[in-house]
Amino acid sequence: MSRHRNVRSLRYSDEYDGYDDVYGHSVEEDYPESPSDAAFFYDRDRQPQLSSFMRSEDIKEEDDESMAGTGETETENKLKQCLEQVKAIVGNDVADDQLKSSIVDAGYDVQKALNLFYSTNEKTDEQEPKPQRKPIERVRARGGANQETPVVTVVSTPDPKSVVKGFKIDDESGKLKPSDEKKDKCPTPVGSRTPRGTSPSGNVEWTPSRVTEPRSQLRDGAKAEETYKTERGDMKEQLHMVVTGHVDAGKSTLMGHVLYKLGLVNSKIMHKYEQESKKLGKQSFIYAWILDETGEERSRGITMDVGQSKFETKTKIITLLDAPGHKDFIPNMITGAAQADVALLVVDSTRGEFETGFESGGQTREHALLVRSLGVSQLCVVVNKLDTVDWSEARFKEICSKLGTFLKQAGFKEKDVTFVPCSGLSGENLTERTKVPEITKWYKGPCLVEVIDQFQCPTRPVAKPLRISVNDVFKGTGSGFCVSGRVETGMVAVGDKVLVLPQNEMALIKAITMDEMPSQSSYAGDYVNLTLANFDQQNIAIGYILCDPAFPVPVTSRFEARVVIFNITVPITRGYPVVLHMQCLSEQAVITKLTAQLNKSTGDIVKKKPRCLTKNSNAIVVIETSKPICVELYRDMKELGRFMLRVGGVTIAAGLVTNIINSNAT
Ligand SMILES: Nc1nc2c(ncn2[C@@H]2O[C@H](COP(=O)(O)OP(=O)(O)OP(=O)(O)O)[C@@H](O)[C@H]2O)c(=O)[nH]1
Repeated sequence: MSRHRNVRSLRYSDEYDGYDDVYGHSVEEDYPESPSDAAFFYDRDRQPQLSSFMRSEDIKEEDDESMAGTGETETENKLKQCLEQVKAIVGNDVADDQLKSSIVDAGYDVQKALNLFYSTNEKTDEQEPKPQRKPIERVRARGGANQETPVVTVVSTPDPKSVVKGFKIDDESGKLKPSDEKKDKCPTPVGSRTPRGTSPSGNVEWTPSRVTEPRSQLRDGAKAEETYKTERGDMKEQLHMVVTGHVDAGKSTLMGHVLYKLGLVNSKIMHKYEQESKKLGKQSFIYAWILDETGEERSRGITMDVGQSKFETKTKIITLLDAPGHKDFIPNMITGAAQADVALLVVDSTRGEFETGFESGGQTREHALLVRSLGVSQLCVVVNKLDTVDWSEARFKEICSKLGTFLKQAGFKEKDVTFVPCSGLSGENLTERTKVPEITKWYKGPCLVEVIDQFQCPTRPVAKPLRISVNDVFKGTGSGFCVSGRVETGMVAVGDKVLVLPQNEMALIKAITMDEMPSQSSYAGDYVNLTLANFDQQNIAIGYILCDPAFPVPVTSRFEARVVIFNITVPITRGYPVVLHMQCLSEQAVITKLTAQLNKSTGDIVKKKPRCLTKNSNAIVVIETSKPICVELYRDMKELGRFMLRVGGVTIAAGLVTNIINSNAT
């Protein structure tokens, strides 16, 4: 294959399946600002009282135990009874004496004693164990999360031949291949900091001699599929679902309430949250606290990091990723979306609020574009907070129509988008179909959990070579350090040696955990924590790829791509600085060449070497990143062949890698 592809003869319909012709159109013009009459604006203070949404039996306290016949005094009995009730809520970790004094001071009133206890114990949430969160002491190894301000740099393009030792660029395919002199060998670990010949303290011994025969080299795709079927064949399908939407759309409340209704949060915890949220004057956030676990998230009333949990539907196990809605935390949202197979887009139907999220700069549009650009094609739009508009059918239809048009233009197929009316706070239409007459008179469709159950599980590319995109690096609880990430393709097992690119060093997989449970292997589609051995933690960063040493991922700092430009205000010219997001990677980059402008429908070239690219156009461009990165051709491996470009916190384009350019080529 020649390095410079003839764009004229490209058959885009073959290469870009799933990409809508008009992907990325903006419909800003079609939907001017909504009526912003102040009277219609959503006001959090005007929300219904939480108590009206919570049935007394929902949050029940433990039954009294009879103390008759014990021979103790009445006061002692009272104290004992109260103590038991208080302990049932605060747990057994707190000393009895401390609780007893609160009970006595509160005049033996359990409720007051709890309030008193919580007010005198300013224990922050961070100090408490967090049941669902990922491991401790995270280390953001590379500032991927906040590289939103592009810096214009003169890009020096290192030669991948020298960057990746032990490999050479294949002139035919443009891909990295093990170099001839090491044909019979797997590349040995070459990084200067990689300890060699030393045995890690873990249970698997790794010696340089074993490196020459990596297990993964012996693994063939068909076998991987076979083991996958044997191991997972009887299990429910697993789906990762990201919950997105404008800030305060009610994402955490909605999903927290779903978890509660599914019986995954016990009533003691709910009682504790009720007390604590009341204390902070944030009682309406009680369900959101199930997913917003940190003290700062709770006191500010916003999600900052991706909250994780799990639940089961009739046919699926869902890993829930609750993304932050605030635009300051978009990089965290991208991290969540990069792991997702499917997405919920939550919109607030309150008058004025939907419009704020949907207009330019609102996160409804941004999130929809981001999830689509990251490869998510199935979406459920949750038309939330319908209680604030008296379950109005007209409002539901208005939102469906506006969003439907936009989503189609953003690249979602109509058949892959479902709209569900809900109220996350009241719990209507979440886990069972609503019986509220105001809704049933116009809506007879499925409830939210039913829609989630109907999502199609994407085919897992288990037979392809291993690729794991690293999205976090952190110290584990034992020896070694951990990385977390998604297995994009292939499979990995404990004892495998993997090549870490673009660092180009080998590492040993010492342990695998999934959902905090140890596992011997994991497959495409899994989100895993890996303990690495014989590798220096300094040499790995967010956005790096762990791959099969026999089939390394291409590394380059220059590639050609087909891009769709969104609703930009400043036209793109040569030398335009951007931030490139690819899975969890974010890297500064420059658009160095405008190769051709394309017809949006046919993909034909309408102009060669255009001087600039304006909004809603399609084009072939060359992009140079400031450092070498791992990329794949979209047609080979969609997972690592798509990216988005952002400037100043706004997504300006999405693209597909069409040619990986050898930096010496032009
Ligand atoms: N009336 C009403 N209020 C709701 C509903 N769902 C959520 N809220 C309120 O909306 C506010 C924001 O809810 P959250 O769940 O924190 O919203 P979020 O989308 O998770 O917020 P971020 O993650 O920070 O973007 C809270 O005060 C909730 O009580 C609903 O269905 N009806």
